[in-house]
This record gives sequence, C-alpha cells and structure tokens, in this order.
Amino acid sequence: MSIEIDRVNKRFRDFVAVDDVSLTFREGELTALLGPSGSGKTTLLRIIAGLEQPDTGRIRFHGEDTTDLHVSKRGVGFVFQHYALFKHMTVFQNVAYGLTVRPRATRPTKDEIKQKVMRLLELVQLDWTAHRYPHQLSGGQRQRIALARALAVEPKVLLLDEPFGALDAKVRAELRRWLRRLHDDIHVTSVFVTHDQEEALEVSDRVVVMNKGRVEQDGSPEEVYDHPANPFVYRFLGNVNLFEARVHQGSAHIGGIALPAPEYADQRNEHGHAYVRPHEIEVFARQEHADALPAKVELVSVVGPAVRLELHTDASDALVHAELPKHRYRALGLSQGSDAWIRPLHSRVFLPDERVLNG
Ligand SMILES: Nc1ncnc2c1ncn2[C@@H]1O[C@H](COP(=O)(O)OP(=O)(O)OP(=O)(O)O)[C@@H](O)[C@H]1O
Repeated sequence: MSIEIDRVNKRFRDFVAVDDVSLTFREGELTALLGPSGSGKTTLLRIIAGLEQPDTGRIRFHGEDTTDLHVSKRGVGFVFQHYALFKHMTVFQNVAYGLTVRPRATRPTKDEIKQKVMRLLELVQLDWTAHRYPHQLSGGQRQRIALARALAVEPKVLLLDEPFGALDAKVRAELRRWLRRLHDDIHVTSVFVTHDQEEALEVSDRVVVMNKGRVEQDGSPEEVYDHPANPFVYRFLGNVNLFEARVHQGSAHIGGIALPAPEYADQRNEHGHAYVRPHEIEVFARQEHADALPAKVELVSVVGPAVRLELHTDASDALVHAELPKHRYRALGLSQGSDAWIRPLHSRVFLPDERVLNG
C-alpha cells in the first residue's frame, strides 16, 4: 500500500507544524521521518494515521483519498514510544485483542486467533512469553509485543513513533537491527519517526529529513548522508567541519589550498563554506602533499577502533575534527601537541544563501 501526501499543511494556532509537505511512501518500503524536536514529524505521522486532520491537502492510500476517513477505517497499525500494553492482560491476550473485539461476522474463530497470535509471537521471537504479564517483560520485549499487537490486525500501513525512544542505547541498537530483519520478512509499508540519525540511516530504505515543518531532503540513506542537499542536512546527519572558503571559478580556496568546486565554475570571489566530514580529513605527520594545511594536534581521543583528533588550523575558526583508524594513527606517531598536516579528501561547498547549484 503506497501512501501519498499531497500539499499538506497543518497549523496549531499561529504555529506552522507542517508546511506544504508533498511526499510519496512507496509500497513495502520502510521510511524514516528524521528531524529535530518540533520539526513536525509526529504531526505528519498522526495526519497519515487519521488522528489529526490537515488544514489543507490530501492523503491517499494506494491512490484512494483517505483524508476524511476515520482512523479505524484506514487499516493502520501503530507503535508509539510509550505504547501501554494492557496491564491486566497476558501477552497472548494483548496480541489477540484487536482480533477478539472484531464484530462477530469478521471475527476469526478461537483456534484461528490462537494460531495467529502464536505465529506473531514467534515472529517477534517471544512465543515463550505468551502467559506472562507486561510487568514481567523488559522494555525492549514490551515494544516487540506492541509491534506484534499492531501486526495482528494485518494493517496495510505500519506507523511507528520513536518506538525505541525510551530504551537504553544497547537495546535500541539491537531492536533496530531486529526491526530491519522483521521488515524484510513482512514488507508492510512502514513509516517511522526518529530524531536519531544513526537509527534512520541504519534501519530504513528511505530517509525524509524534516526541519520546521518542511522536507529538507528525501532520499536513500546513502544519498542523504553522502550528498546532503543543504547545510542543514549536512549538520544534522553527523559531525561536520566548516571551513571559510573563497569560491572562485570552480575552486574553493581555504587557507593556502584549493578544493575542487566545479558546480561554482561561474562564481567569482564569493564567500562560502566548505563542509568536510571528520573521516574525510586525511592527517599526515609531515608535509607529504602540497595541498595540505598546517595544523596542531590539540586533543586525542581513542574510541574503540577509531581515533578522533581535534586539530587547530588557521583555516578554520573552530577546531577541526578528524577521525582515523587506530592503526593509521599509531603509524603516524602523533600525540597531543604534535605538528601535523591535514588534507580534506572530499568536500561540499555551499554559499551563504544556501544556493545549491548541483542538487
Ligand atoms: N495539539 C497540538 N497543539 C498545539 N501545538 C502542537 C500540537 N501538536 C504539536 N504541536 C506543536 O507542533 C510542533 C511540531 O510537533 P511534532 O510533535 O510534530 O514535532 P516532532 O518533530 O515530532 O518533535 P518531537 O521529536 O519532539 O516529537 C511542536 O512545536 C509542537 O509543540
């Protein structure tokens, strides 16, 4: 079931929560709505669900206009951050609930319900908890049961609002891999809200980056990470270094070096910024390349197999962050206070008014 959002707007009094958003979620895809707090992700999800009415614009499920259709008629399943399971019901009863409350004509038999619930519990790998009560489960297990419960009624669309938000980092990481595998098995069109960029990049087929009620970029995880459409997306998707640049005839000059910026072939002496990710900064102990900048190592932190360096260079107002494998760092023989050389391997240049000439 594809979902089409067509020029949707939503205000809460003076506040514009969703600002002229048009998007298509393709059938069977898992899409992350990613953005900072207050960017309108949840409001958009609630509009898709039918829990909120848009002021203007239409929602279509598989081409059919559902904008005025009641939430109960849309065939959506939900999982929220604090999706309270019914405390007085066992896991089995919780998952069976949506089926048992159906009108008699469409209600499956007891045996059918039993089979289905047990199949779902196996799918979320918690069949052994069927007779337990929610308080006898961990937070991560409860969210998996909430997902089984949402799937029991065979939703056409699955909507998840920060489903792992309340869990600790390790459980979150496990559950997101688990959700990915589950989605590969069941292929229900799913939209999932998160403000965690790593979660969005790891789990989803597609990422929609939102900011102030608008869509900043919509693409595959690789596209949004490797080719951010604008400085907002660049900053939001991970660490980035900013260098003041003079943009002139297809080059961005920072310090004494020139970086290629072919998209600005016609610009002359314009002021801009070159964005470079920490792992795209090459570090040397000596001046091995003519196009490297002199720097000084200010801080070294070892994070598992990687080493993060913070370096001072005259070409940047802030310390430059570089990240390299530990073996490479060791081979360089650098330490805090050492003189070093840095070279941006890949950069993306933006002019201050965020004009993007190469999309
Ligand atoms: N019912 C409401 N009444 C008034 N304002 C609301 C209502 N619902 C949401 N808002 C406002 O709309 C804005 C967008 O909220 P929304 O929950 O969609 O953002 P979000 O991106 O999901 O943020 P978060 O990650 O913090 O949940 C927020 O500033 C919020 O205060």
